[in-house]
Parts: sequence; C-alpha cells; structure tokens
Amino acid sequence: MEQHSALSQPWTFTKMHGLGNDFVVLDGVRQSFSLRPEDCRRIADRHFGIGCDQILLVEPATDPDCDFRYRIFNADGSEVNQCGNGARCFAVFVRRSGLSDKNPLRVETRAGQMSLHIRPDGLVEVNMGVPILDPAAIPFRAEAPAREYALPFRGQALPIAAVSMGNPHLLLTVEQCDSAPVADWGAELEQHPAFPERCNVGFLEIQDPAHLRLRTWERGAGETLACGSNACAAVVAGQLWERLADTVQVTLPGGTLEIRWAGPGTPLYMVGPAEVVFDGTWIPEGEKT
Ligand SMILES: N[C@@H](CCC[C@H](N)C(=O)O)C(=O)O
Repeated sequence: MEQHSALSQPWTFTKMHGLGNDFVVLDGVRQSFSLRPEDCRRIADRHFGIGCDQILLVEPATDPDCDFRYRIFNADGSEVNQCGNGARCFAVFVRRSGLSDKNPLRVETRAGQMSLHIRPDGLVEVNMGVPILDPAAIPFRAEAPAREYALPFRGQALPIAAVSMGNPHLLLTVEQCDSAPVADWGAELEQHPAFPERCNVGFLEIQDPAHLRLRTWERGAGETLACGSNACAAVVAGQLWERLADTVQVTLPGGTLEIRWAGPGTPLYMVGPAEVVFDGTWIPEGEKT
C-alpha cells in the first residue's frame, strides 16, 4: 500500500465525539497515512481544517494478541499514549466501517493493551487498565509515591494527586467547577517542571462519594468538553483521598461517564457514549475545483 503525506492525497474520515470531546477518525487499514505534526495541526484546526481535539488512527495490529493498533494525536500534533473518550469512538468506528464486528475488541496502544466492549444499550465499556501511581512511571518528579503531593505553584504549595492512565494527569480539588481557573492555571500546570512530559490537568468538585464534577485542561488541546482518561484519573485520586466510592458518576461539561475502580492494583472501567457526527473526504490543495 502506498504511504502518502496526509495532506497531499484525498482520504475519507469520520467525525465523531465522546461527550463533546471530538475526533477525526481515520481508517489506516484500508488507507495508509504518514501523519506529520504539522498535518495533525492542520486537520485539527477549527478554521482552516476539519477541527477536532484529537485525531484517531486505526491501524493493523503489530501484536498478535490484538485486533487493531490504536494511535492518538493531539491537536498540537503530539502523538500520545491514551485517549479514553477516543477508545469508545474507536470501537464504534471499527464496527460501523465494517473493519470488524468482534466484540470486545482488543487494541494495542503505546501504553499497552485495552479492551473495548460495545454493550447492547449502545454504550461502550472500556477496560482502561491498572492506574499507575509510581511517580517515575507517570512521569512525575517525587521522592516516593503519595496520595497527595504539595506542588510548588505561584508561591504556594498546591495539594495535588499525580496519576497515569497511560498518560500523565494532575488532579486538584476546587470548591466549584464553574468558577475554576481552568485556562489560567491549566495552561501553566500543563507545563509544570514536575511533569517532564507535561500533563492533563483536572479540576474536581466532589459532590458526594458517588458524584464528581470535573473540568479538564488537556495537554496538547486546551480545555475540552470532556476527557475520559482525566475522568478516570480523577476517580483514582478521589478514592486515594478516601472521598469517593467504587462506582462514580463523573459529570463533565459535555455529559456524564460512569467509572468503576476497586482500588490499587486492579483495572479501572469506564462506560459512556460514542457518537458519529458525519463522514467526509479530505480534498488536497489543487484538486478542489
Ligand atoms: N481526550 C482524551 C485524552 C487525549 C490525550 C491527552 N490530551 C494527552 O495528551 O494525554 C481522553 O478522553 O482521554
């Protein structure tokens, strides 16, 4: 199959979203892509491109235990290890495009394997794997694992949790999500030197042990309407702080996810919707008339 630069050839895509976290999903099994960071930025651009928070690429698996390879690119062009809302869309895309009707699907990511199950009610359940709390593996600069860290930030010691769901997350609590300084603090905390690979920043309003409100500043994308992996990390943090139950409804600006976690060393499960918006064709410059 011919490998071509993403922008110089026509290709088809599907626009999807999971709770308003939106994606351009590409079939890299029947088409072949070479996605450079500048190609991703153009595709994700909401004025000069298609517009999305992330680009998801479905590729043939390289691991014989897996059905497909799941690749994720942020709007800023960076390739990353994990995207929870995207995983649900990936499962629906694979079924709808006729690539496979296997259910559950096992996919390989840069963070390991994931299992995606489309339920009879149409919601998708994702086994997100075992949350990572070891600072070196997050990666997060700390002497030893802790439930809470005091992060130096703007002259204060900010109480935070650090969790990896395959990608790095910083979690902090706020009185009210609606007035949280998501853009102001989020942009700076994303680049905090304690997180050498940057991080996704979650602002948690814990309402009761089974209900959490959350807004997220995503690494490489800014504030989004929902971040699945950040919602998972927020439940992990809330449980470590002994403020959340095993099953939690997480309400984000774009809607609600159900997240179940039985505690350290066990896998975490996320359930939520995945919606198709439209199918389209990318037309390269010079072929538009
Ligand atoms: N929106 C995603 C996360 C996408 C990747 C993230 N921005 C990162 O850089 O790690 C989700 O739903 O998990």
